[in-house]
Amino acid sequence: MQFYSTNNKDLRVDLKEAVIRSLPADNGLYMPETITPLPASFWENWREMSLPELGFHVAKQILGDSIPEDALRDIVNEAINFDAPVVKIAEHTHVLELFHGPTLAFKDFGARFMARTMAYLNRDDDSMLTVLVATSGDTGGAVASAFHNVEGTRVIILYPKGGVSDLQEKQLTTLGGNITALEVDGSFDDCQAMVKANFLDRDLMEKYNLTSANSINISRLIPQAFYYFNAARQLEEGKEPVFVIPSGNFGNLTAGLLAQKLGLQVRHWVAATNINDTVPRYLADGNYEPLPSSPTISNAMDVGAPSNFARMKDLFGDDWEAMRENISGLAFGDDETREAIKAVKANTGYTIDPHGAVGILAAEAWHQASPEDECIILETAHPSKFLPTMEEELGKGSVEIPERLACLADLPKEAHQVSNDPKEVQKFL
Ligand SMILES: N[C@@H](CCOP(=O)(O)O)C(=O)O
Repeated sequence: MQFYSTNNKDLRVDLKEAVIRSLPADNGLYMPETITPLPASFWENWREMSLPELGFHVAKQILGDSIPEDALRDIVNEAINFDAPVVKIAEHTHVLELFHGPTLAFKDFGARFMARTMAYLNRDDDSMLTVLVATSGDTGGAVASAFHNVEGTRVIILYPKGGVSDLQEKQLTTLGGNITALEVDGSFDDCQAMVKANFLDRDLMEKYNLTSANSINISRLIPQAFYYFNAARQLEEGKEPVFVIPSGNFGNLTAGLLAQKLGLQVRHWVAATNINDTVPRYLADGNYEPLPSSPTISNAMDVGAPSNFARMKDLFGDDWEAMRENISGLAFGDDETREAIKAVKANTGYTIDPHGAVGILAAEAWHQASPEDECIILETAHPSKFLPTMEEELGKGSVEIPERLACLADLPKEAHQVSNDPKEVQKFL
């Protein structure tokens, strides 16, 4: 399989270049040159497959022969060693729980698959790989966990000062070893711009063997496609889901679109954002005007310039009408989100985190016009990652903290304070 740049379809690179170099020099994003629907033999028994088996077929269909079957099977089996159940919380309303991995967020799918794919692609190369990653909350922890103590790699995580929850911060700043955290005096968009600026300096990229673990890297998106298949098959046969996706950088929604291109039947996509609503505004009027991000209680979605928008545009041939026929965008503020956390608990008994609560609001809005549709809301992270907000709304002790997160609470944070100048990163390379 070859990959092209969204800025130049004539530029073609192989999987190793696309994954290890992450970004084309023209500042586009890599996309697979073809995405062919899965064959009839897959659909005959996809409902009975284990999640890793399903993942293997999806990854194979996207990657072709870029990774031999045995190696690809091992990557998927080792990476996806946790479940993604769908929980029905009300009539026509389901929650896809993506927080059963080691860091309690959907990012574990992408980060664990990526770490193993990179190790495979780099197996004959003994130069140190430097992973740069910007996070607004969950990516950093997942990447730190996936690459911690992996020989031949070091990770530099940039996060906005005061822009992630306390426990998310502990996930990034307590592992030590090959993981370095930079606490940036700026927003997530600054962190993302700092990472990109260093990537676009090709000398630097080659000298330090830089790679990205954000969803600009195509290898992050492939395993995120797995759980759309896994969720859809948990509905009654013949029902096509409306996927409601709490969105920040739009990697999750883009992975869903890849799943659809592979033949998954989806009725509609709903992109749910907090007040950082660049994509809902674009869907409303066709003008793409990123604004500086504002802090919210659903901090992982505090993104002003979503990096995967370039891929979304590419998938719809830069046709705004076509995109809005398939994707609706809805944005909600913190007050409504807080009310939704309480209402979901009171009406269904389910504890939903602030990101999932934004999704619930969007699903409710969707149901106003189409009450019979089966909405599947992606619950992107475990509520305990946002403890203060959850306890403000549901009361102290209302959320159980899984041991793998609770054990970080008293560990000392180790982070370097830096300004939002991209050159700051170079001090740590
Ligand atoms: N929501 C993210 C921001 C980074 O997005 P990514 O999907 O491109 O890694 C986070 O939690 O850090």
